[in-house]
Amino acid sequence: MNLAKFPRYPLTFGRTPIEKLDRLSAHLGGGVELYAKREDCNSGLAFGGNKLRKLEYIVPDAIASGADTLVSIGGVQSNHTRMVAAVAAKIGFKCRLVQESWVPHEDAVYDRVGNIMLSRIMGADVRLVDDGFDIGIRDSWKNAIAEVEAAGGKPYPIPAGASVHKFGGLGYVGFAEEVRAQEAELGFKFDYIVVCTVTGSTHAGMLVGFAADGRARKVIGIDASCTPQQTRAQVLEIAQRTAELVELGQPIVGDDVVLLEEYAYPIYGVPSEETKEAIRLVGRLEGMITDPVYEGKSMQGMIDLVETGYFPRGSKVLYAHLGGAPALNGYGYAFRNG
Ligand SMILES: Cc1ncc(COP(=O)(O)O)c(CNC2(C(=O)O)CC2)c1O
Repeated sequence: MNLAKFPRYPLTFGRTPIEKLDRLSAHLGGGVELYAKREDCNSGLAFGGNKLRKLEYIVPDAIASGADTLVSIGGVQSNHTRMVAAVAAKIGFKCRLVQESWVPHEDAVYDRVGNIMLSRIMGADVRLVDDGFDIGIRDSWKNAIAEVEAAGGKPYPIPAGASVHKFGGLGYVGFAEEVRAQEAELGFKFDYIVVCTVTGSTHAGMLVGFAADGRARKVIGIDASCTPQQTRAQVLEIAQRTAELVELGQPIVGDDVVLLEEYAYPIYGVPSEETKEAIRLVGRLEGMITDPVYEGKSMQGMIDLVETGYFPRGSKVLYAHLGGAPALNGYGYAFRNG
């Protein structure tokens, strides 16, 4: 596997720490050892998160293209678009963001706080569009690219979550290589890696990276899109393309995509009572903050998998914490009673 041939523009502090979740592990009976890899603490760029690891392999292409404006898309409380805004600020690009109406919300301030507020503060040209959730390529995004060009700008398109971008999977191939180096220092290997999956290139990159040592199917994706068929297909497509790029040397097949659908309910972006309970539990036991859209659902999934015996006794499980906390500011009503 050859990731080193791709240029990487540093946007993160380097290796992210792996911490043992002793109190959560004990609370769940102690039969499974839970750890967290803190991608949520990976950078000084606007509270960080998983998209920065992906953008490190996309920024060199953006700069080489001669573009001057990053154009991307997400929901109103998208973490991805907030990170694109931060990267644009850092590399001296303009930024045009399409924020679609992906989530029915209870909070009157939902479109004025958290991620969208940060993107505005960082100078992005933020446009609200009344189209619903879909992880695919959107007309609103294509229109924004055309409008930037018509106004004399040179757009660089970054799709939702930077996932179906040609280099979208590379960052998380690097994640797997980083985990292997940390395992060598820890003196053991993780039996499972738990990850939240929506647009798919985080999961896809990990799947390719861990396929190198036979662990592709140990990457347990917790779907948070609530459109699992579309997400599953997108993960497979990205993984197969990424495997080619890095010369993995073995095929990626459909069964390599382990995507659990049971925790995404009721719909994308809306936390269930069980999701809110998982957020409270890990907050109160570990002081670790997870969000109601993404990590709260993957945390709910991991807790349920421990409680239902999915992981054999003695398993070591690595939870990938991918960020997302700023969006909590748009969910104050959900936690009005704590
Ligand atoms: C905190 C957090 N955790 C997991 C994910 C899922 O990652 P993928 O999209 O690579 O599957 C996101 C994505 N967020 C999107 C966004 O617009 O913010 C791309 C959907 C995330 O932000």
